[in-house]
Amino acid sequence: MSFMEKLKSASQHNRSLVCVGLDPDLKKLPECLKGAEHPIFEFNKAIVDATRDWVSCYKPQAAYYAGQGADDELKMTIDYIHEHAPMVPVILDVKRGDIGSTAEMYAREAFERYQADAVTVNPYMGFDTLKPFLDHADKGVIILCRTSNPNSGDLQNLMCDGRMVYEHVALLARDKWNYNNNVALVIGATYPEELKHVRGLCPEMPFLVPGVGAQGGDVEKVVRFGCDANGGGLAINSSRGIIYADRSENFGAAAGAAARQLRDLINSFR
Ligand SMILES: O=c1ccn([C@@H]2O[C@H](COP(=O)(O)O)[C@@H](O)[C@H]2O)c(=O)[nH]1
Repeated sequence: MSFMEKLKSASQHNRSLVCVGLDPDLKKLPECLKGAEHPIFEFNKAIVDATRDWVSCYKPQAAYYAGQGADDELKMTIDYIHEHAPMVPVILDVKRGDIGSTAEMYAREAFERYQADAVTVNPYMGFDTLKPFLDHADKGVIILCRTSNPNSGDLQNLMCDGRMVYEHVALLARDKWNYNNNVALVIGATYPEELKHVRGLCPEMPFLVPGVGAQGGDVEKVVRFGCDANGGGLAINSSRGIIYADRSENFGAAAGAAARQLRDLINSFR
C-alpha cells in the first residue's frame, strides 16, 4: 500500500486526524526507564502500544535520535510500528534537501534503511533536490511550505513575482512536483490564515500540521480552515503534548488518553 493509501485508511479506520510525534528526550523520560538498555525504544514502544487505536500516523523527529546517538532506536521504533501497528504509516521528520546525488542517499536512508512511509523535505534548493524522493511513487514526500516556528515568515512570506514564497511552494507542489500523486505540505497550526489560503490553492493535497499542543496552535481553526471537502486531508501533529502527558510510570496510559482526547476534540469540529 502506498503512503497516501495507508494514511487515508488509518485515518478512516481510527476516525482520526492525529499524528503522534515521537520526539523522546532522554532527560525527560520517566525514572522507571532510566536503567533500560534501550530507554528511548522502550518509551516509544509504550507510547505506540497506548496510542495506535487513536492515530492516523506517527512522526519520529530524526534529530532526537541523531542528537542522542540513538539511530538504532529509531530503526527499532519504526520496525516496531510496522509490526505492531501495521496499518499506521510512519513519517520520518528529517527535512532533507541537498544536491541530487546526495539527495539520492538521503532517500535511501529514509526509505530503505529506515523503511519510513514518508519523509519531510526542504524545497529551498529546488526540484532536482526533491526528485530523488518524488520518484519513489509509493512513498510520501512532505514539503515544507509555511512552517510553525516564530520566524518562518522571514523567508516564507517574502513577496516574489506577486506572491509570497510559501504560495509559490504550494503552487509548485500542486502543478509540477506532484507527478506521482505522493506530495503533501507542511503548514504550521500557528498560522491558520495561511493554512486556509493554502487549502484554497491545493484543495485535495494532504497537509501535515505541526504546532498544536506545546506550540499553542488553535485546534478548532486548524480543522475548520484546513480540512479538505471530505472533512479529512490533515495529519495534525502533537509531540510533547502527547508523549509527556504524564512523566510518571503511568506515561503510556496518559499518552493514550491524550491522543484520544485530541482525536475527539478534532472530530468535534469536523
Ligand atoms: O513547521 C514545523 C515543522 C516541523 N515541526 C516538528 O513537529 C514537531 C512539533 O513538536 P511539538 O512538541 O508538538 O511542538 C517537532 O518534531 C518539530 O520538529 C514543527 O514543529 N513545525
